[in-house]
Amino acid sequence: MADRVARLKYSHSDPLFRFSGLRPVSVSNRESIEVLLRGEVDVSFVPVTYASRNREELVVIPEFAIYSDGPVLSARLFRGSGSGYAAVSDTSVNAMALRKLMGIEFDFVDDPVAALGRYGGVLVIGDEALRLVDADTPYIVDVGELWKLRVGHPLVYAVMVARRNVDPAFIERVVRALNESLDRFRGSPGELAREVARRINVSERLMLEYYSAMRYQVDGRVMAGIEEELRIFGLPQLQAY
Ligand SMILES: C=C(O[C@@H]1C=C(C(=O)O)C=C[C@H]1O)C(=O)O
Repeated sequence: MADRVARLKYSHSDPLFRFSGLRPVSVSNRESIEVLLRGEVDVSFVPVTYASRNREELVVIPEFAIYSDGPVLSARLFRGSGSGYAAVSDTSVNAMALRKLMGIEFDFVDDPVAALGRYGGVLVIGDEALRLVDADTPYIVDVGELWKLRVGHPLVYAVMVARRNVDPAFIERVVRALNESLDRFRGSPGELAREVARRINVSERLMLEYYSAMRYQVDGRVMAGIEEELRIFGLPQLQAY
């Protein structure tokens, strides 16, 4: 049986969960908020945008988040051969960031590779973006890199949240398990990089580079980054646990 915890299905979340001993349900960005609101899980990582829009229902656990402090690799606007811009339908944070920083609007598409033939730029996230990076697909911008350059803060993609009224002991157990997983991962990152590279079909070198770009530990600087990000997005601020 799964624990009452959800993880995002993308490989950025493997270091957090792979050695945690938890049995999370694996969900897309859009599903992550739905399973929480329906009460199917008590704790999850959810995109900052959804956490803000549903802040009355949730508390933020300021221990972990999923963010980059520079190039992220897995969120890029790839160069297409048509005109206008498209984005994959599971992005809201990266699409909002590019809307605000570049002043562009997106059509949402389900097949980004086909969209490269019709649009001038296609925003792709997650493992699909990593496969395009691995194939040296030309790109216009890396969203994490542009954000760092223009805003100067880390770009926070997802935050860890719990439903209100969840037993604090459960939250503590999950935090401990994620810390253990990260510790074990950091002891030998190559081991997980190799495993995930094989699973998603990219080079081990790219996976190692990716895992040195992704950050998880939250500190005051990251909290300040979230505040600034939500201000730029025009969304309400979060409440910490
Ligand atoms: C950087 C990434 O983070 C994801 C991208 C998000 C978005 O664009 O809305 C939200 C949360 C993360 O799962 C990625 O998957 O590439």
